Amino acid sequence: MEVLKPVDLVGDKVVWLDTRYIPWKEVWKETTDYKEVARAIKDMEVRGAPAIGVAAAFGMALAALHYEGEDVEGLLRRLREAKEVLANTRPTAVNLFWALERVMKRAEEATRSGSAEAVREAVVEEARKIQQEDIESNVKMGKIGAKLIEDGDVVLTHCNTGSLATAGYGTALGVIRAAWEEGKRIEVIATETRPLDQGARLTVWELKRDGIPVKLIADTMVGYLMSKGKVDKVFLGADRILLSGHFANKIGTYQIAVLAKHHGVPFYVVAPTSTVDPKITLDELVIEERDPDEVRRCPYPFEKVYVTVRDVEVYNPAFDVTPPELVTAIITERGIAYPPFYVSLKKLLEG
Ligand SMILES: CSC[C@@H](O)[C@@H](O)C(=O)COP(=O)(O)O
Repeated sequence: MEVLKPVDLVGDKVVWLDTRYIPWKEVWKETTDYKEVARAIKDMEVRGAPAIGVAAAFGMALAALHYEGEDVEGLLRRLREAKEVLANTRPTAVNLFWALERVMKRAEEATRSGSAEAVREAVVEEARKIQQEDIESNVKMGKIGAKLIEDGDVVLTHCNTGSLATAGYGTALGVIRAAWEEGKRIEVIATETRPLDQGARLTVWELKRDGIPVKLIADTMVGYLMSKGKVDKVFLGADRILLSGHFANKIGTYQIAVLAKHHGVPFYVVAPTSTVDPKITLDELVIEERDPDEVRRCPYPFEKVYVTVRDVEVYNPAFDVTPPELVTAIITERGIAYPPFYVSLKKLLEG
């Protein structure tokens, strides 16, 4: 099974796959400038909660590696500037902020050595560690979650949670991949995920490459298929999970959860513990609003084609929030959390 690293640090450059072109072509880009990494996150060339965390960490590595000077204070100032620019890209997925905090903390600790070189090394090492941990937690979640999938299951997934959303194997797609590798004959139903079609473009592309049977549906078809008994389980990802069990994920998740509850379909969330945010409450959760033209037009690279009247007013929230009573369980690399989530998630975070 081929696993892509959608973003990587190669020498003194960040290299990434521009996912906006998938499935039409594989366009790889590179830069030595952390501001360009921030732009790539904002424009969703690199996307998916864990992947933008890794990209942000590598952005910090670029800021350190390309700081010309040997004064530790100057380097720290540059890192703080970079952190600000990288944080100001997308507000909802917590992994981004979690990764930036981690790298900054490590840089501050390394200043004790008094050498800029030691700070640079520490920043690069921490960023690589974040990537490596993400790859490892994908594999662990896959093994843990695959136990919940039975031979013959039809699994519905939403958005993209695979190699193009993480540092490697995938979160929900990692579970699906692991079940398939264990020999379970499963079938996946992928929602197209309007307006940017991450399901139709990215998830279908990844599953086809792996030879895992997949059927694509429009987002409007979920209720009908569930009412006909065509979906056995739902597995999808998360961008931020609160201790209450409320979680933000790609727009459309909430309606799938309501339908799953109504039809008695188990609904599983798969995310690393870095996606759990113990610090904020529901009122503080920021849902990203994106360019209205994303709804009026086709996704990139066909963005010149409008599907509606050009000046129609639109809503374009990129995420929605699903309440805990609709969630069967949350699968993390440290184990499975069952309701009540404020107890089970807390335990996993402490462990
Ligand atoms: C594995 S990340 C969580 C996903 O389910 C999904 O919401 C996501 O990838 C975020 O989408 P994005 O394409 O970055 O807007």
